Amino acid sequence: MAGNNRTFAQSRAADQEKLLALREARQAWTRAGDPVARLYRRASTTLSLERLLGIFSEELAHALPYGQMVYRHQLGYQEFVYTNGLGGSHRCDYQLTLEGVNYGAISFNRRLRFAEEELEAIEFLLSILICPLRNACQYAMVEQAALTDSLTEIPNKRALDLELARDCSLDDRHGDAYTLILCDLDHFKAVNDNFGHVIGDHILQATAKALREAIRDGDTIFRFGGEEFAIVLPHAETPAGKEVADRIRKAIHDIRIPCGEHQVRVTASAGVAAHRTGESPTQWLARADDALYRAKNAGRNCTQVAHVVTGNRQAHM
Ligand SMILES: Nc1nc2c(ncn2[C@@H]2O[C@H](COP(=O)(O)OP(=O)(O)OP(=O)(O)O)[C@@H](O)[C@H]2O)c(=O)[nH]1
Repeated sequence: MAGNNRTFAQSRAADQEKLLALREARQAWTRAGDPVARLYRRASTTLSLERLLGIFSEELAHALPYGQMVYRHQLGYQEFVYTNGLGGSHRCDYQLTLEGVNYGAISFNRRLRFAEEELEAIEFLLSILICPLRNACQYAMVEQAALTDSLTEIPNKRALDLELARDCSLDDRHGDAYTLILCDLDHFKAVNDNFGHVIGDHILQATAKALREAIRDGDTIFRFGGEEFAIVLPHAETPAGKEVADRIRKAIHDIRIPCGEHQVRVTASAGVAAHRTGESPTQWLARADDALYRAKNAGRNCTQVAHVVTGNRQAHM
């Protein structure tokens, strides 16, 4: 019995020693001033690629002077680019791979040559970065897939919801102007019925491409529903929105999809609504949808602008 008690007491003491060692290690780790421990610790706190690269550039700057860091990686259909600082004539480049998978290219520039030991330091810190970088790239890909329509490879309805919420709050806080266009292909059911779903799919893909080419940098397109697309224009009021909607409809009308002896063509109707301060995403979307509905009722292949309710009167804005 006494022997058993001793064993128990000994094992408790051993456990406590381990806990103490762990606590000391944790305190040392948290306090650690060296860039390696700090990079390990900070890199494990984020899955954001941008934040991770920001942390890496800060920690690298503690270790050695450099002018500019540039990271590039093709994430799905989008190229992710991170740049900070100013360049110089001396550069070192690294292709980042882990277990045979490419996770992008990173380069460092500065005015002075990099010394051999500095290159070794960069490579060592990159070897710490690579696992968190892989995780962040994979997270970005999953996030992109969740927000992308697989047929047209443009942002989907969920992405539109996020965009509208952001735009409403930016308008409400800073008075930024945003205009929403809803654009719906006309009689698309008949296209599917007459030419088949494969041709229907080609038209949807060609429409996404035509929209992409018809908009400016900064505008965003979304596949909102089956044959319905949404376009968000920052810094634009109703007249500009109407002009873009008409340009988009023309671009869609110019699409030709060969099918046997036929060239399949479609038209589109559009509804335009500029965001009104204080309006929720649902209200904004509803006004654009109402304008689209009126465009369909007006015979299709045309654009209508949204109503704004002012007191007892309705105005078109
Ligand atoms: N090929 C194809 N068709 C789709 C897809 N998503 C939705 N559709 C079709 O789009 C058609 C939409 O039909 P409706 O809602 O009746 O609208 P519409 O025929 O365009 O008529 P209006 O909008 O009133 O001009 C349906 O036949 C859907 O099956 C898709 O991903 N691929």
